[in-house]
Amino acid sequence: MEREMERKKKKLVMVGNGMAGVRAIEHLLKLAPDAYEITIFGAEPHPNYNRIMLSSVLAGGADIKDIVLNDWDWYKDNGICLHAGHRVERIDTVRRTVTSDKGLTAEYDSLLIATGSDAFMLPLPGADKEGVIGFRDIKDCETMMETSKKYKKAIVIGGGLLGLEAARGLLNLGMDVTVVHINSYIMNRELDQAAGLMLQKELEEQGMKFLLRKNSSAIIGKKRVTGLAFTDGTEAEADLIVMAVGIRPNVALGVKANLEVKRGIVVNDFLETSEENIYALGECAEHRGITYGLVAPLYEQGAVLAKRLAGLETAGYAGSVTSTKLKVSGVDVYSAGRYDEPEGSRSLKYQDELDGVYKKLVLRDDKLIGAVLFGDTGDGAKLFSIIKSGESVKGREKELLLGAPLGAAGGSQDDRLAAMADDEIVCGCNGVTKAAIGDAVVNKGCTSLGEIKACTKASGSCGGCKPLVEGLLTLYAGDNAKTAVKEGICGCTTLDRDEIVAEIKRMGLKTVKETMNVLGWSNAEGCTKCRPSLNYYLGMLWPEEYADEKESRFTNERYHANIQKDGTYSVVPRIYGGVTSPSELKKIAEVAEKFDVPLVKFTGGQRLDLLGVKKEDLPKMWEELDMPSGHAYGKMLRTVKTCVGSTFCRFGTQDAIGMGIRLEKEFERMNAPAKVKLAVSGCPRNCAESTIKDFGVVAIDGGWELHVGGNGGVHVRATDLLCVVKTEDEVVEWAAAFLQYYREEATWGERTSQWVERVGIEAVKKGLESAEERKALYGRMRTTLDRIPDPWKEIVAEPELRKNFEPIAAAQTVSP
Ligand SMILES: Cc1cc2nc3c(=O)[nH]c(=O)nc-3n(C[C@H](O)[C@H](O)[C@H](O)COP(=O)(O)OP(=O)(O)OC[C@H]3O[C@@H](n4cnc5c(N)ncnc54)[C@H](O)[C@@H]3O)c2cc1C
Ligand SMILES: NC(=O)c1ccc[n+]([C@@H]2O[C@H](COP(=O)([O-])OP(=O)(O)OC[C@H]3O[C@@H](n4cnc5c(N)ncnc54)[C@H](O)[C@@H]3O)[C@@H](O)[C@H]2O)c1
Ligand code: SF4
Ligand code: FES
Repeated sequence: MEREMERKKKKLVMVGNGMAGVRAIEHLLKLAPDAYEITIFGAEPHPNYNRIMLSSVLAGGADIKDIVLNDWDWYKDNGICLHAGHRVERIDTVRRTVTSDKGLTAEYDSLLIATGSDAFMLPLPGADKEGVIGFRDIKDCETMMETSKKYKKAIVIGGGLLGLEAARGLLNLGMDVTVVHINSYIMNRELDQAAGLMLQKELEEQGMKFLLRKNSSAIIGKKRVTGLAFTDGTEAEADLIVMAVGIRPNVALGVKANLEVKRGIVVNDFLETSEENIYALGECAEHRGITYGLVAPLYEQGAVLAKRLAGLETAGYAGSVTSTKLKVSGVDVYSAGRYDEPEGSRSLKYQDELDGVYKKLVLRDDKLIGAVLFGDTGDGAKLFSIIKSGESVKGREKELLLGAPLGAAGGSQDDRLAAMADDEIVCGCNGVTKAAIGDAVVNKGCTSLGEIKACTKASGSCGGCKPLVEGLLTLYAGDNAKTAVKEGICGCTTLDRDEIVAEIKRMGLKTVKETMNVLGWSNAEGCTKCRPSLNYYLGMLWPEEYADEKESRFTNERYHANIQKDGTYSVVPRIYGGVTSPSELKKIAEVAEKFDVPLVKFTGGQRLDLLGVKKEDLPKMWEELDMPSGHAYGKMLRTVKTCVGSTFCRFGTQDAIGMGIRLEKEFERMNAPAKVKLAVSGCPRNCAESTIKDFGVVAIDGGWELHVGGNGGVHVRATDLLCVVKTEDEVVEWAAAFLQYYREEATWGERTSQWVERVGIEAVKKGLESAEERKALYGRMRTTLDRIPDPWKEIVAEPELRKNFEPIAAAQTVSP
């Protein structure tokens, strides 16, 4: 009887054992488990694995064994015959058979071609030399890992998603990596120029080198590659060349079988090719003129095809809008839809070079059609859902650009998750909505990330949505959530901020390198998120012995100046309390004239900003100014803004200027988890805007109100009242205690507004209520401040340090 049943089953053969094809088979098995006798041919000698995660394997974040999606048993358990390591070479459409390179033939009733793509290899002279590879499969990944053990210099040709992920992985493997890109900025297929340049800067901070506008002409070397030549006559050395210049759909079988083939194998909305009973899907298929290179659309195709094969009614596949995210730890980049502002569109942009945030929305006819996010990609899923829905965003454009304000409903991550619409897509790769995750937790009893993944597939592909899925798990499951729903501070570690600080203290760790080693960082070199934060935590915990690691700081903090859009810098001398004198002004004017400073401007914090300064002029200017640094660049005390107070104003009740100058002198040079701004107003009219500052002082009759946790930036937040004190000494003592408490408790990168919002003002008050503890905090603040020198005094006096400001010769190319 069983045999009878088997005989009745139709034969489905699939060529290609990759991500798209196997996902379609999974759907089919759910819809019609007994409809087909399934045979799969796969050219690679592996079961189906997550190709996307090869980037993580290369970067040291996962093992090959961790990325298997369907293990050998899965095929057995589902009655599938898998021929792994068999490349199909021929389709006989008359006999309805396929034959592999190893001579194995299989008959089909229905044939599914899911052969994916190959890496496009530039046809350069010498491209067949040893050490020239693409990045597509496990073998390429293993070759790169092996090569890094023997060789040092790697070139990646192509600064797209794949090239940058390959380059990051090779850096982690200890190689010296240069990305050669043909365009004027990287990721030009996903980003506009502004975001591309910010990304390049960030990756340069991580140690990646770039050669832009370079067209390769030949691979140099005898048997093995030794370099790359360019059409402009220059060359660069290389022991390994990885080509990441795009992909080519694998259509050879289709061509041989006389199917209609253009760039890909042409299919209709039901994934049918030009030949009856032959289907194609995935990267090898061309639908409505488009071939895709990301999994989300391929999975959508799979869902339609599975229904078709199961004989169920289904709407056809209508094409997809895609979104991408770069999987390089420490860099948040998101792009969706039309980033390129097509004709008839308008765009809205926000750029904050200080915090490294850039956002762009592209609109057409009141609809959102594209988005680019850099530095803050939290709204990516929401914007993508809006793009896909095609809904009108009239009147909401700016709110969408800037995100929800802190403090208002929707400010915290939990609030944001709660406010998400049910149909908002949480996992872009697998098209899983918030409602589907809610259903998995509430109705299907999932209590861990793994269970949600098994149930919905969310987080099972690129993993980029993991934090959102974990957040929703906590939201829906509350205390029933099994996982430690905790995020490491970055992709290099699973430890969160508190665990790291506790371990540094407990084990007496003293350097960034030692901390990363001992605490088992997955990436030995760390990234731009963890290195500066560890540098901060170590300095905060061991103020007397820790030597600041300049290389763990961002450019602005390394050069003690703010880098501007055009690559020049700014000079902001410290002017205590915003009070200056004619002689000081004369000196500043003379220096500005002497060095041809193109722009002199008052900052929002009442200081003078000399803008457009060349890097090499910085030490000379500071030498001539002979004034302390205004620290207008780093995560430090910036300014103390003051009003004229009782000295001149008829409403003033206290000396706001004197108080402001005292506070600025007390805390200048203070580093912190994020920038810190203070203000002192002489009466409740609050002309210095004290109630949107990190620490704001407002004079009242007979005393001072002390306000904390304000912010006047993107996420405007009014302060909370901390306390009221009587004397100036008390103001200083409370300010020191509050700021040191923030230094010790907050997460690196967290403004006081976010920290106070997160822990609550009552917890802050409680932490500072004991006079003894306030004194101790003040003591620790002084110990720290007494050891921090003025950076420019040091640089001006030290010839070795001055050398860092000399112009750098364009490196990496040698003339023939
Ligand atoms: C390093 C890397 C990172 C990526 N990261 C992302 C990402 O973050 N997000 C994203 O959405 N996408 C990403 N992608 C792209 C994604 O992996 C692909 O879109 C997806 O794998 C395509 O699925 P597919 O089944 O069409 O092709 P594949 O997964 O390539 O599968 C095709 C399979 O068919 C086999 N095959 C080919 N010809 C034959 C034949 N004649 N006989 C037998 N077998 C054959 C191939 O060997 C291969 O195993 C990444 C790709 C790479 C390489
Ligand atoms: N995070 C992700 O989503 C992710 C990661 C890796 C790969 N992928 C996918 O894998 C596929 C392959 O990625 P890719 O980056 O190779 O393809 P791509 O086409 O996206 O990018 C190739 C880049 O190489 C550049 N280029 C082309 N010719 C060049 C030349 N001669 N010299 C120097 N640069 C040149 C192009 O300007 C382009 O920016 C894509 O479909 C991509 O979407 C996605
Ligand atoms: S805050 Fe009060 S004291 Fe200061 S300038 Fe305004 S009105 Fe005068
Ligand atoms: S967004 Fe890629 S796995 Fe969810």
